[in-house]
Amino acid sequence: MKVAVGSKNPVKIRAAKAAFIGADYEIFAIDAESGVSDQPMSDEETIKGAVNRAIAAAEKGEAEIGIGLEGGVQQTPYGLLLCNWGALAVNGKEPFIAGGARIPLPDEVARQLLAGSELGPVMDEYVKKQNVREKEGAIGIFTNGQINRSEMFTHVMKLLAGQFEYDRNQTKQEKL
Ligand SMILES: O=P(O)(O)OP(=O)(O)OP(=O)(O)OC[C@H]1O[C@@H](n2cnc3c(O)ncnc32)[C@H](O)[C@@H]1O
Ligand SMILES: [Mg+2]
Repeated sequence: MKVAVGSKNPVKIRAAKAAFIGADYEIFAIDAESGVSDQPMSDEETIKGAVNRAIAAAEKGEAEIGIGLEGGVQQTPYGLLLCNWGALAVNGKEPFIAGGARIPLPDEVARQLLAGSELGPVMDEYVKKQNVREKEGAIGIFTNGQINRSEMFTHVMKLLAGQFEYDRNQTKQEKL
C-alpha cells in the first residue's frame, strides 16, 4: 500500500516509518498544504491542518493512505500548551485523528506566540540552535530530552495506524 506523508520534515517521516512497518507499505514524503495558519493557535485549527494535509497528501501522491501531522498550541487556564495532531485519510472514509502529548510552554515563549510569532523561529532563538523543529523539537528541549519530537509523533502515528488496522479488521469480519 502506498502511504503519502504530507511533509518533508524528517521527524514526521521517521515517525510514519516507525508505525507502518513491513513490506506491505511503501512510505514516501510529499509537500501538502495544511490550509491553516503557519502557527495553528488551537486544537481545532491544528486538527483541521492535519486532516487537510492527510487528504492532500493522498490525492497528490496517488496513495491509498494519506498522513498529516501538524503542530500547534492551545490556550488553557494552565498556560499555552504545545499540541500536536495527526490524521490518516483513506478514500471514502472520515479521516482518523489522534492527538499527541502536551506540555505547557514557558511564559517567555508563550508571550511571543500570542504576539504572532511562529514556534519554530522562536525556539531557535530561545535555545540559540538551528532548526529545532527538525531535531528534538520544543517538546525535546522542555522535557530535557526525555521525549523528542520524533518520538512524540511516532506515538501519534501508532495511534493512527492502530485505528486504521482495527477498522480494517472489523470490516473484514463483517464481510465473513
Ligand atoms: O514542514 P512541516 O511539515 O510544516 O513541519 P513544521 O516543523 O513546520 O511543523 P508544523 O507545521 O506542524 O508546526 C507548526 C508550527 O509550529 C512549529 N513547531 C511545532 N512544533 C515544534 C517543535 O516541537 N519545535 C519547534 N517548532 C515547532 C513549527 O515550526 C511551525 O511554526
Ligand atoms: Mg510548517
